[in-house]
Order: sequence, then C-alpha cells, then structure tokens
Amino acid sequence: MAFTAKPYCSTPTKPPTLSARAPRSAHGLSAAAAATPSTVRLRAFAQRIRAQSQQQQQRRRRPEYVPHRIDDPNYVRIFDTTLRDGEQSPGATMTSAEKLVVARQLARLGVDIIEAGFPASSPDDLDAVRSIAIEVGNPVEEGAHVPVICGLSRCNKRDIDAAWEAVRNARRPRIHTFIATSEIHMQHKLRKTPEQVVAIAKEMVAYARSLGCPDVEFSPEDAGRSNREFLYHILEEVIKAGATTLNIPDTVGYTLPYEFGKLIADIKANTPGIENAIISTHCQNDLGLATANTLAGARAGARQLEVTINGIGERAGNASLEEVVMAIKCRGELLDGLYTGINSQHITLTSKMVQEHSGLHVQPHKAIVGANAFAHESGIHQDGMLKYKGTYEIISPDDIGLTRANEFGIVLGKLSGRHAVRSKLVELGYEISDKEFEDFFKRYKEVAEKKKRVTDEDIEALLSDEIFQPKVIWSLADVQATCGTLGLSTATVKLIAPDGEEKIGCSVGTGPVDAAYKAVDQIIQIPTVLREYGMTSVTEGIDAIATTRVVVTGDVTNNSKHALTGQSFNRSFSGSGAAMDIVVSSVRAYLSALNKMCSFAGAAKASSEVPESASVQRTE
Ligand SMILES: CC(=O)SCCNC(=O)CCNC(=O)[C@H](O)C(C)(C)COP(=O)(O)OP(=O)(O)OC[C@H]1O[C@@H](n2cnc3c(N)ncnc32)[C@H](O)[C@@H]1OP(=O)(O)O
Ligand SMILES: CC(C)C(=O)C(=O)O
Ligand SMILES: [Mg+2]
Repeated sequence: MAFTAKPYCSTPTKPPTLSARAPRSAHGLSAAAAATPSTVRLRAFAQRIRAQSQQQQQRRRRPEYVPHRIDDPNYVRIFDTTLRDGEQSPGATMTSAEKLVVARQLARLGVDIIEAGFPASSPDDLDAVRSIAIEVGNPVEEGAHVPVICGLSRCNKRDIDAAWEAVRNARRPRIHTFIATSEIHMQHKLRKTPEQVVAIAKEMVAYARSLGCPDVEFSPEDAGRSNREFLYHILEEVIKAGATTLNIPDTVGYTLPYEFGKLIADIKANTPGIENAIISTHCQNDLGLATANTLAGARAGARQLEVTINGIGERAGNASLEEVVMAIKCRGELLDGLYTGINSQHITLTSKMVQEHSGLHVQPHKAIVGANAFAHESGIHQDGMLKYKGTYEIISPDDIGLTRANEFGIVLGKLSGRHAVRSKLVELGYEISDKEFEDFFKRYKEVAEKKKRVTDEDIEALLSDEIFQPKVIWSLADVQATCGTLGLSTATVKLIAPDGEEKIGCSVGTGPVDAAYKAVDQIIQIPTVLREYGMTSVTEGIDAIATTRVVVTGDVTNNSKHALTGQSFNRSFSGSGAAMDIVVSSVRAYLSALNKMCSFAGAAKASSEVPESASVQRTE
C-alpha cells in the first residue's frame, strides 16, 4: 500500500535517520549539548532565515489592489478587525499608542485591510484611526505592502464624516458603513421599516462616495437572520450607490456552516450587479462556528474574510485570523486553490502582541497560537514525533514563526514514555545504561504522577539521585515524620539492609530532619559528624523537587569507632537526594553519604548485624 498523506501544509521535514542523530563526544555529552549557547543560537537563526526565504519565494504575489475587483479569482483578502470588533471584547480597550503598535504589526503580517476603529465613538478613537491611516497607511519603504485603512460608521452623516476624517490621509482609505436588515433588528432596535432602511443605506453609501472616498464597504447587519429577497434588494441598491465591498455579517453567530455557505452562494447568484463588488464574510463565534462559517463562505465565493487576531471580538469573538489563514494555507487545495497574502511567520508574534495589549490571553489549547498547540505530552505521540514530526503535526511551527524550547515540542509529564524520556536525557547530554535507565524511568514516573510538568532541572536532580549513586548498601524503604509546634519532632525510618532484612529506627529530634537522621543513625551506627546540609528547590512551585546535599565526616572524637569494624576515620563523604518531600529528600541524601562511607570502610557485610548496645556519636 502506498502512503500519500501530506504531513505538513508546507516546509515538510524529513524523518530523522538514526545516523543523523547528534554525534557524542568522549565525556558523554552530545555535540549539540556541548555547543556553546551562542553557536546554537546562530545555527538556529541561519536555519530560520533559510526556511523563511524559501517560503517567501513560494508565496504567490498579491494582486494589485482595486477596491471592487480582484484580478486573481483565487486570491482572498484578509480584513483584520482586531482594532474595531476585537476592541469590542469587554476589557480589551487599547490606547491610541497601543493601537498604532498593533496596526504596524498587522501591516507586517500582510493583512489587506486594517479596520482601525469606530471614529465616531470617541475623539480618542478618531485620533487613533487617523494616526494609523497616516503612518501605517503610508509606508515609506519602496515596494512595501500598502494596507487599506478602514473606519466603521453607522449609516448617518455624522459617523461617516468622522470615519472619512480619520482615514482620508491613508493611501488606500475605506469607509465601512452598516445598518441592520433582519426583522428583529429593524423592528426592535432601529424602529424603522425595511423601506426606510434601504433608503438610508443607499443615501449613506452615496454620501460616503461623495466625500471622495473611493472604497466604501456596506454591511447589512444581522444578515444571517435577514430575509433573502430583502438582502438581494438592499445589496443591489448599495452597489448602484457605489459600494465596492458587500460584507455579509452573521452578527449573532447563528448560522451553521452549510447555511452560511449557501447564504453567500445565493447572494452571489441572485444579487444584480454583484460582479461589480467583492463579497465578504464577517462571522461571530457564538456557537463556536466562526472559522468554519468563514471557510464555507470563502468556498461559496466570498473573497474578503473579516477576522481578528486570536479570535477576539464582541461576546464570543470573531473568526480568528490565524485559524482561517492557516486552514487556507494547509487545505487550500480543498478550498478551490484559495490563497492569502499573509506572511504566516508573523502569526505568533502578532498573537502575543495582541494578548499583551488587549489583556486577553488565549487558552493553552487555542488552535495555532495556544501554548499547547505544538506541544506533545503523551508517550505514543512523543514517540511518533521523534520518529517523524508529520505523525502528529499538520503545520510546521516555523510556518507561524514559533520557535519551541525543543525541536520536537516534547513536554515531559506523567503520560510520557521511554522514547521521549530517553531522548530528553540525550538532549541534556547524559548517556546511561539500559539498566540505569529502567531504574531512572521508574522514579521518573513516580515524580511525574505528582507533578504537572517535569522540567529539565527535575530530570537532572533525579539523575544525580538515582544514577550517580555509589553501590547501594542500605536503601530507604520508608520514612515517617511528625513535627509542629505542639511537641517534639519524631521520625521512624525503615531501611533495607544489604542482606534484605528490614531495620527500623525511631527517634525524636529538634526537627523532622534531625529526628529522621537520628533514626537512621540508630540503625547504621557509624559515628559521623554532619558537616554540611543544604537544600535547594530546583524547580518552581509548591510541587517543586527539593534537592538535598550533605557532607558527613567520620567522627574521630573520643576515639569513636565504627561499632562493627572497629575503624575510625575523618574522611568526608557527600551525598545528595531528591524528592518532593523535604524529609525524604534529606534522608536520601544522608543515606547516600553513609553508603559511600560504608563502602569505604568495607563495613557493608557486617553492618546488618547491629548489636543492641552499639553507641551512636553523631554531632550536629
Ligand atoms: C454589530 C456591531 O458590532 S456594530 C458596532 C458596535 N460598536 C459600537 O457600538 C462601539 C461604538 N459605539 C459608541 O461609541 C456609541 O454607541 C455611539 C457613539 C456610536 C452612539 O452612541 P449614542 O449616540 O449614545 O447612541 P446609542 O449607542 O445609545 O444608541 C445607538 C443609536 O444608533 C442607532 N443605530 C444603531 N445602528 C445604527 C446604524 N447602523 N445606522 C444608524 N443608526 C443606528 C440606534 O437605533 C440608536 O438610535 P436611537 O438613539 O435613535 O434609538
Ligand atoms: C459592524 C458589523 C460588520 C459587525 O461587526 C457585525 O455585524 O458583527
Ligand atoms: Mg461583528
């Protein structure tokens, strides 16, 4: 059977071969891990520039802008209304300065039309639209893309005057005027008859053109719930009055995709003069269908799509630019070969910028721009990604300008499998045997079950605890400690002796760690002095892993001797331990140091035969 699946919508990545994996240097670090951060950064930068220029060559030329016509039937204009409908999201108000910054970025992204605001709504918004028109609407670099700058207005002279005042200085100005056409809106909101509405619409479109505006968009608000025949009629009249774009809003996000597609197809088929204007979509997201409806509209003949960055907008928002654009880019062949002029590599940056300025943060699972959109947490997916990225990704992160923390987007967690965890160790530069890996993986799962995310620092802490221990002589079975302000701290410790026998010690102490160490001393009975004790939280948050490091020295004071070997020594041994529980982490570190000491003393064999009377001389 032949496999024909196309994994990526562009920039396909070849499956990695084993021989292509990074070579290792003698000290066990992979060459990639050994490279300095600046060389890694430079390499990544160069790769990115190469990929970008390849993609730019592939991108098709944007047809010359003519308000009422597009010379290439496959080209779809992207009308961005982040600064108008997007700003209608509760709490998303932006200052004029912020709107200007976002508008500049929208121009870089390559949107065809920027709806910069509703100039009649306030003097500040008029100023914001005006400065966007002057600055962003007049790019100075030769050959730079010139976006249309548009202002919204109701169908009245005051609003239209304000809109024209705001956009007139752009090289490509547009006035967008609207009036509702559904029964429900005309009757209850406008309190006007359909005839009055048609008369106002015609008059106001003609008025906007009479001001000298070459490009006038008209929207029959709530078209999704408007009578079809009435729509054909009002649209015919506004085309005659000079409208260049007819925008069909599903104002309350009511239609289903097939319905909205049919609405556009019907308008295209039945509105006299429609060939002299561009049909546009404007889909709200009340039923979560805005993107689907927009694509259905495009398929049915709309050649302007109104969208917002991150899908922000009134109520549940609008169709999101990144979803619509990437769907067209990925699945263009099923959308009659449509394409846009968007430079998708600016999507990530633009999304972040809009989040920052609007204060509206996208949910982690938001398509295209959510933090998890290119992250893989479960073992089977991670294994697939490591073998070939196309198994679980339909878009290359490069395509939207996303640089992720690691090449495969792997996020370690409780659902990760051996392939992913092993590859993380390789990435961090560790080479361990299969046996060591199995031990490590068991501990990894224990930690991952308790933590939301396992970080690189967690892995390193676990490794040093699990793998780089000397041969285990005494191992920790259980530890239980109580502490607080009501009484003495106590601890019970159960250790497994080298011969497999369980030994239990109990002690009080000045705190739970002190009590636990004294309980260990009761069992192992090596006279020691605790020279150093330090604990760091290597990871962040309440579920952080604590790493403890101790240094112990054989106690030679008072001629103390190991109870069984009769030896005394003043050599230091360090030990480290890691766990989310600080007492467990501390006991692991202490045992690690004592095990080294026991190995050194050759006491392993005898030490399980602890006499009742053995004295412990441990000083703090
Ligand atoms: C679907 C959409 O997203 S439409 C865009 C929505 N955006 C906004 O409303 C943001 C900006 N709006 C504003 O700042 C204010 O609403 C303004 C400045 C436009 C108007 O404020 P006000 O004059 O105080 O009027 P208010 O908003 O209370 O009421 C709207 C009036 O406009 C009328 N109206 C509504 N839509 C239209 C229209 N498209 N054309 C003409 N008149 C309209 C209403 O019938 C109402 O008229 P009435 O006062 O005779 O009853
Ligand atoms: C102003 C119009 C186009 C609008 O935002 C809507 O109908 O949703
Ligand atoms: Mg809207």
